[in-house]
Amino acid sequence: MVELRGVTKTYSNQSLALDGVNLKIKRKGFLFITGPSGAGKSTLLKLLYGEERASLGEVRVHGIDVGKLRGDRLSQLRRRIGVVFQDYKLIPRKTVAENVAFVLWAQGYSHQEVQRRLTPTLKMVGLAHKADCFPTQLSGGEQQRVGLARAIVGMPPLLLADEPTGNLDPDNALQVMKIFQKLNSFGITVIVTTHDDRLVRMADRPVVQIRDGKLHQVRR
Ligand SMILES: Nc1ncnc2c1ncn2[C@@H]1O[C@H](COP(=O)(O)OP(=O)(O)OP(=O)(O)O)[C@@H](O)[C@H]1O
Repeated sequence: MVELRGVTKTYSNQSLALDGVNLKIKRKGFLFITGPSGAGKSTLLKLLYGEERASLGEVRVHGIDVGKLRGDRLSQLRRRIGVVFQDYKLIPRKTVAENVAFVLWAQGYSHQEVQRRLTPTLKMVGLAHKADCFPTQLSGGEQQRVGLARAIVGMPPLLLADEPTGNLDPDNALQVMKIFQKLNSFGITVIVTTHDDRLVRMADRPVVQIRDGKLHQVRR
């Protein structure tokens, strides 16, 4: 599903974010990526969805060499990857339902198909009753669950979450983690970066740590 081979990423200002990283994640796998601030966690996820390119080495997702994709072919790959961000990135003037449905409209789905997918997705994240609310009317935990719904409504086989519980209190963080585990039990491969040791300890899942751009196995 995901493979990094000898991946080094140096940004244009010479900052070395990843240094010779090798990593393999099987289909239906779950992986936590931990590590101090600035270690290279977000960079690793950005390489997976093609927002950044490796300076050296190869990044493969769904068997495809991401570094070689451009334009439409990169967009096609991205449709098969859901991404959740720490700061939610919701559109303020759109309702919960519109924020989630937006990606499907953009992909040309019919109104009927959008509705068919929207309702179960909102139920899955416990927000069916907030479908017509605007983001400012929601708590942080609810906003993050909208972000999660948006990431999964297209049913991607791979879900990437960059510090998804960073702005949440422990109860909300736990709720979001439970949804990740549920999605994983449905067969979605999940990769989560986090600073939160409690979450990592609670979920008995594999963990790697990035320190100074190098990857270390913590728990298999
Ligand atoms: N666009 C960029 N241009 C230059 N340097 C960058 C860029 N993005 C990240 N870096 C640098 O690359 C290194 C790794 O950054 P990255 O964001 O991947 O770390 P992180 O582990 O996700 O940190 P955090 O936990 O604080 O989000 C840092 O030294 C950072 O300053």
